[in-house]
Amino acid sequence: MTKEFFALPLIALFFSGPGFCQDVPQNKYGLKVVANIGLYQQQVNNDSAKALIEIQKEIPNIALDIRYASTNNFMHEKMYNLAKAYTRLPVLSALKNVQKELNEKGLGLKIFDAYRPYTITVAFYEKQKDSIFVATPWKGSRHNRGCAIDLTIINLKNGKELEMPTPFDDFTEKANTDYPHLPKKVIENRQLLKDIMTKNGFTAYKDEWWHFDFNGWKEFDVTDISFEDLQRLQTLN
Ligand SMILES: C[C@@H](N)C(=O)N[C@H](C)C(=O)O
Ligand SMILES: [Zn+2]
Repeated sequence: MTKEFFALPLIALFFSGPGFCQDVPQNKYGLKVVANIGLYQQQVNNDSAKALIEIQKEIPNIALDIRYASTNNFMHEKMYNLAKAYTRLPVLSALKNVQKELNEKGLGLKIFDAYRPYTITVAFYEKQKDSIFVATPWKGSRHNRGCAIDLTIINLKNGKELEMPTPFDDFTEKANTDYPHLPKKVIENRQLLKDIMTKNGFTAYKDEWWHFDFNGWKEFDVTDISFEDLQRLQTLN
């Protein structure tokens, strides 16, 4: 076990005492980023909605294909060490409702990405340099706030994805939510995803059929805590 493993509980404890209130520091772009575990833990202690929760622990039948934990992504590089999906507590509740509704139809969700540490967004932008398909380092992504989800729908009988306009992270106009030149069934599938997500508190991102922002995202800071640290905190709590 590493020194960091032993240091983490102490750091978390030190910053999380009652009434302890630290400002969120700004980075070189003037963006407020929660980049230390103590500050994150303090925010969670003050408001449990801020907790980043592992989605599969709470929705066990949700499917995951965490592309950035593999090389099967637009970076062609493994960006995460753990194939996990974390999100904030109210986002998790909304997803539970979506999954319940889909399950009643013999369908379910498959997640490609959820909370994404800010450092990863910066790396994406350095490669892609495109503010439509990738968030900029000066704004950060709603994924960094634990409030965006990239996902699709699967058929529970065979685990297969419903046919959608493009594969995940196809950065072309075909990914637009209103791209019209598609078979009727594909348009219906895209509409089903959009309808069920919007009904449950999300807004569709018009350039990417798979991306949805939780409507309360402004309440949550851009965060840069690694999955490994979230996992360690989980074992402490
Ligand atoms: C990179 C892609 N999956 C994505 O999430 N894009 C949006 C715009 C983002 O980076 O927030
Ligand atoms: Zn996304």
